[in-house]
Amino acid sequence: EDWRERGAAMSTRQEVDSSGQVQTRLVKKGVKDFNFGRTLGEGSYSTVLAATDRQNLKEYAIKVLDKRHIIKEKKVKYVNIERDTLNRLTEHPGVVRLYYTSQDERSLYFVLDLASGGELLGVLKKMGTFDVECTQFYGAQILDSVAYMHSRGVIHRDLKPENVLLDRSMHTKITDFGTAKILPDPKAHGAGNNITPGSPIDGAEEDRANSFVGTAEYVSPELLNRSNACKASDLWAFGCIIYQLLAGRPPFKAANEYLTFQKILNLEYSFPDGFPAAARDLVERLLVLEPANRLPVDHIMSHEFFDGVQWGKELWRQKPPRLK
Ligand SMILES: Nc1ncnc2c1ncn2[C@@H]1O[C@H](COP(=O)(O)OP(=O)(O)OP(=O)(O)O)[C@@H](O)[C@H]1O
Ligand SMILES: O=C(O)[C@@H]1CCC(=O)N(CCc2ccc(Cl)cc2)[C@H]1c1ccccc1Cl
Repeated sequence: EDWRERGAAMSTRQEVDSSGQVQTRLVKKGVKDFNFGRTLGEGSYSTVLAATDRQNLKEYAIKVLDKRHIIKEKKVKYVNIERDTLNRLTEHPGVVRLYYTSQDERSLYFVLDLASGGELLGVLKKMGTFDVECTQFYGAQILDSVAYMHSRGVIHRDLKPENVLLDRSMHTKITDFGTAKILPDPKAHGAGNNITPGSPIDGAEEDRANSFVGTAEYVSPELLNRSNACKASDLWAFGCIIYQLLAGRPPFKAANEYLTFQKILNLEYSFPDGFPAAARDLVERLLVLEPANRLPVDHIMSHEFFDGVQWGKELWRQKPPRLK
């Protein structure tokens, strides 16, 4: 894509050079090229603001991080992981796109897609539960996005309704990649490498990268058993999300994290009366303790619960079902 495509990231500036010639120079935009609007939300290390590009009037979400705070809290690694994962996931409508990064002496800026519809969690809380049609649609969009991430060697590791944002047309945009894991690129090490997929180069990195555990209600058994996250860990979380959309609560929830972990490890959950049969069958094939025995993405897509869903581009063009 030429720089016009990256219009969001570049702008031109007329400058007179030493011979008096007017030169058009491509300059990377700074945050001063934006009008900042309302605060969209706050994270532990970040504030997200709505912003309008003064030149093309496009709206963005700009995530602002305070450098001192990041350094003090030892989160520099997460900032770099978020940048690296977002830079790898630029070709899918279901993932928040990073247009570019910027910084000044105090702050770091991520210029992102604006998801003005808020979090899926908020919508679910307002509705109580989703009907089958809405669960099918939103489940399909989340699965399509997870399939894309995995195809790019990224494991999200913290999938949950809070991290599924909605854009102005109520289509999903997955966010929060600071705790994601990038699988080493098998091709990068040449043929016959002795690196099995999913195992990073050195043990130290392995331990650090794996010390992260997601959010209690969605964390997979293998992460609790001190083994590595794998793509199937995201599918466990996906199973929890499908259950939660239809039941109005996650399958594993107890008075505290320890008791929640116990329920997960003992696969202690049950379906409310009236839980749709096809959805129950799907959830039962995802909430499986052994990651290798969970339904893989392509089998989920062809599962009876998603009968009638048009995968691919059509899924992202159609009007979402009205949330009733
Ligand atoms: N691209 C976006 N568009 C609209 N709102 C967003 C966007 N990204 C984040 N937000 C909102 O801003 C808030 C802060 O998000 P951010 O990712 O900075 O922190 P967080 O991940 O929610 O918190 P923590 O860092 O503690 O996990 C969230 O409530 C989120 O809903
Ligand atoms: O990767 C990038 O896009 C640049 C590359 C150049 C650069 O210096 N940075 C900032 C690196 C950084 C990370 C954390 C802190 Cl606390 C300070 C600086 C990176 C950066 C800039 C803005 C926002 C995020 C990042 Cl990682």
